[in-house]
Amino acid sequence: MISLEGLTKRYGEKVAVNNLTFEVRPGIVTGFLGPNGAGKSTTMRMILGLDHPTSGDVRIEGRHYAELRDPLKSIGALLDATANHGGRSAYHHLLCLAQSNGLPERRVHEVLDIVGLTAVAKKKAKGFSMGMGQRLGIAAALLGDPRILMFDEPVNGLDPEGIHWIRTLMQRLASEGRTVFVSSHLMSEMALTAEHLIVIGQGRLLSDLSMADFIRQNSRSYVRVRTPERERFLDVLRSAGLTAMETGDVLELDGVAAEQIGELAARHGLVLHELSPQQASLEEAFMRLTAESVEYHAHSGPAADEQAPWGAGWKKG
Ligand SMILES: Nc1ncnc2c1ncn2[C@@H]1O[C@H](COP(=O)(O)OP(=O)(O)OP(=O)(O)O)[C@@H](O)[C@H]1O
Repeated sequence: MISLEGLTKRYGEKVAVNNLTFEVRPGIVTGFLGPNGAGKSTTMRMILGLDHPTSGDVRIEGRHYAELRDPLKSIGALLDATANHGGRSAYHHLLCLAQSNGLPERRVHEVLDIVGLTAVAKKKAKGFSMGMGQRLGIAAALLGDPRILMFDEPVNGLDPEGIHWIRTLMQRLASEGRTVFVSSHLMSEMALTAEHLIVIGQGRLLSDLSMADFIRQNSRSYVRVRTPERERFLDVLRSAGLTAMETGDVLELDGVAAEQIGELAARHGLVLHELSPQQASLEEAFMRLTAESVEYHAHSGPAADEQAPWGAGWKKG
């Protein structure tokens, strides 16, 4: 468990992290989301004692990082996946870490095996591809067999196989009862990986909800209908006190279940070609929640408050 209490970090005038209070629980993968510059990395650095809070507190299983007796056994982290591991081999890099933290050499072999680097363990790490470098960083995080794992953008630059591997690894670590806290800008990936979400914007907590509740609360759900008997269907809807939004040959209905629409259509002998409940994707729910706290807008597209009407361009849930 990681616990933050009023955690705040200022850099001069800039408030990078603003009064954050939340807990990251064991047994699930918790996603950490926020637009660029929201304060995610600063928060993670404070969890690891690499940055000192201006005010507030952060504890790992009840202790400050500096008070942990065996830090690598409590928390393992991958902060900068692109960090150069220097001229040492992957094996020696991990061995040095293990020796300086009182961990057995056996564990180096184990983590090399977990991340799939055994075959290249004697190769110099600075010649590694980005994906291999990331695997090495993850091996280092796993070295102490820690109860808590924290990954900052672990899938950046990885190929689909690497992304799938990291997702499976994180879910396995969580299913073993560990606390897994991960940031990512890849929403589709986060939607598949995390069970719970912490969302921040401009340093402030915007949401602390399960994935399902987050999408539900920050999106509109509706039912999509297509029928060759459009006019008759609209009449039936009207007589039932329902209204539909018409977009091309598709009708969208809010606030009514698909079952209800299907039964209504059947009672009137109406043919339907499509009857499908729709829910926004995590990406759309995230954009909606964070639109006002995005620090840097691109000038090529519309500004956040001029974006297409909410609901336009939704994907099937
Ligand atoms: N050492 C520092 N000195 C001054 N400002 C800083 C420093 N570190 C971070 N900041 C500022 O604090 C804010 C939060 O930065 P941080 O890197 O934590 O955000 P982030 O959510 O991790 O962003 P990204 O998604 O782009 O990695 C940004 O405005 C950043 O410019």
